[in-house]
Amino acid sequence: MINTVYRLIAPRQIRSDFVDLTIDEERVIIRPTYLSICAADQRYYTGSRGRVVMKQKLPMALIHEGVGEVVYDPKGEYEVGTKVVMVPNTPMEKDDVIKENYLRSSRFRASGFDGFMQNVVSMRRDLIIPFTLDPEIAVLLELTSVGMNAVETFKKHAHERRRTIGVWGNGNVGFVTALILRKAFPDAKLYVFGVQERKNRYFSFADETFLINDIPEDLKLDHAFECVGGRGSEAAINQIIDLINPQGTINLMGVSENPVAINTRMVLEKGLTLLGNSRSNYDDFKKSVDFMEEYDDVRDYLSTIISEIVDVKTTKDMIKAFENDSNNDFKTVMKWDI
Ligand SMILES: NC(=O)C1=CN([C@@H]2O[C@H](COP(=O)(O)OP(=O)(O)OC[C@H]3O[C@@H](n4cnc5c(N)ncnc54)[C@H](OP(=O)(O)O)[C@@H]3O)[C@@H](O)[C@H]2O)C=CC1
Ligand SMILES: O=C(CO)[C@H](O)[C@H](O)COP(=O)(O)O
Ligand SMILES: [Zn+2]
Repeated sequence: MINTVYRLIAPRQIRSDFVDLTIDEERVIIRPTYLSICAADQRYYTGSRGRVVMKQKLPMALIHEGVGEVVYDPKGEYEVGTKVVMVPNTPMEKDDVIKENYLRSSRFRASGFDGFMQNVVSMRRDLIIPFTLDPEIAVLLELTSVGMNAVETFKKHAHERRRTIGVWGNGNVGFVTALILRKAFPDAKLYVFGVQERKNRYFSFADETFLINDIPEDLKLDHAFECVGGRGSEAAINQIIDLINPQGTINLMGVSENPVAINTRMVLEKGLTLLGNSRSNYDDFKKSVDFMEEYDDVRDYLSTIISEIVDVKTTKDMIKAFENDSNNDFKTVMKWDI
């Protein structure tokens, strides 16, 4: 069977390629229904990854955040029409100690191989999870799973005093991470730090929000999450180092193109722990499905960060979604009508 894959071939250029679809007993064929754009996709789309990386990775279909419906299961385990979320991290080996999303051998959709911008996607059966949620919200499962991965790591590694937790970055990653923290630590004081008051207002579930240039002098934190990335990372991490209490953990989540200069002298003096957090695995997705299915208010809050839904029928619509995304405060979702 022939499939159509919509690949980025150069910055802002998408081409439809016809490719053979892999069908075997261990795969299920999924028709994507909703896809959302991540900052990582935008970096490829605009070419900001730099010439060498772009040369190595393109042509490649973008998008690693997606839900869809089963169109064909050779084993008949899933009924046609079953709604599923697709896990983009693709492990190639088993390891009893190291989590799949950190194994160097794992492959990741829309980073190492084609993402979900396809007519149908041939998914390994161990990388799909059925859900009963509204797919318009469920499309945020990958983003949620990334927050879940980070919060689970935090629970394992951070010391037990968790009275005040700060989240730097009032965008998508900051939002889901803060929301998960709110439910996991209802008694903690949860503070969010951003640049624009307009975006801070979305975080109504936090105890307080602050602008980074207007923080009370006596404010201190037990632990913090950095959800900024890019050029803002450096200022955010150093501000956290200044405000955090001794032996706190700094949970790094933002992706930066360039090395970040941080105040290691104070990391040493305060005995801080810096924890790296990237991507997520099947278990994080499963926990995210349960999290969204359990809490009505979580679904309501998540719906507020969908800035725009673009109906996508042509490659022109795909371009429109990516272009609009750069002006949207939060998520741009593509209703995949191809
Ligand atoms: N670790 C992982 O697995 C994942 C990492 N990421 C990465 O996380 C980062 C954030 O992604 P996303 O939330 O989608 O991006 P957003 O742009 O939505 O969020 C970043 C936010 O940080 C704010 N900001 C900028 N500078 C500072 C600062 N010094 N202190 C506090 N806040 C600041 C920005 O404000 P303003 O808009 O006003 O500039 C913006 O609201 C990206 O680098 C992305 O690639 C994304 C997904 C998964
Ligand atoms: O968004 C992400 C996960 O949700 C990661 O940031 C993304 O995987 C980074 O990929 P790349 O190395 O290709 O920028
Ligand atoms: Zn992402």
